[in-house]
Amino acid sequence: MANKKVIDLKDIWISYPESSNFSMKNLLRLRKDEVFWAVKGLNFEIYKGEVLGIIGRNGSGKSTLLKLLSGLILPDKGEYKVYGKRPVLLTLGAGFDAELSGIDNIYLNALYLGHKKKDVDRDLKEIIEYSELGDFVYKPVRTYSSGMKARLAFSIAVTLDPEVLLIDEVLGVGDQQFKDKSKATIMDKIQQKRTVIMVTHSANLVKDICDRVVWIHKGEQMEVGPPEEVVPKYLEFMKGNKK
Ligand SMILES: Nc1ncnc2c1ncn2[C@@H]1O[C@H](COP(=O)(O)OP(=O)(O)OP(=O)(O)O)[C@@H](O)[C@H]1O
Repeated sequence: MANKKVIDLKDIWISYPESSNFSMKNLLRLRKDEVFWAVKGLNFEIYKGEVLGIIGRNGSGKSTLLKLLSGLILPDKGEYKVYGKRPVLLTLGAGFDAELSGIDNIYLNALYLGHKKKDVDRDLKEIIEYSELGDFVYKPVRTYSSGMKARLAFSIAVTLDPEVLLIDEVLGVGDQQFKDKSKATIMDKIQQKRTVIMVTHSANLVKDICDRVVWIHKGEQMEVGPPEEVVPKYLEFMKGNKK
């Protein structure tokens, strides 16, 4: 691919402290290994304008990888480079302050994402309209349902138009009508040749919209390549690996 590289991962390893992983299976394993490695040696690049899918069974390390890509965590080992602006996780809303109103949180999140106040002033109406929160935007975020919070986070991220979009099963945000709208918006971004990195369990979605796929299993990189090569191998593997 002749395109510009926007992200580079070289031999990335990510662990969680043993005390924070309470499952019995992991505790038994941790006694031997001391730390739990959620991501073990990922190596791939992401290019401008491509749609990259990340697939893998539950617990394979996909969300951990997204946390790294969005700058929430650092790798324990390896080299992670972003060329240009930091990627933005669409459904995050991690920076919401529950006591502040939706509007105040729009400013808070947008500034955190590196936008200027005057840009938010300009886009505020659009963000509010997109979120469909109505008068709730004046109320504290603690009064919102989880779907409403997700809608607000999605609206902020999508309206402010980041260079690299990170999507964590986003098509599950809100009710059916909002799901359809968010899907249409993402398809629009894809048409505009934005870089999109998408975690999903849907092999069909990957086949339909991704240019390349990274398949992770138990933190390890199994395959990277075009969906027509990787997805059949993944599905075949899953048939024999139901656990
Ligand atoms: N905060 C944490 N502390 C300890 N272990 C964690 C933490 N978050 C995730 N893990 C463990 O790391 C591994 C990878 O988890 P991760 O959430 O990245 O997987 P995933 O592929 O996104 O799973 P899913 O498809 O179920 O969302 C799992 O074994 C999980 O139990």
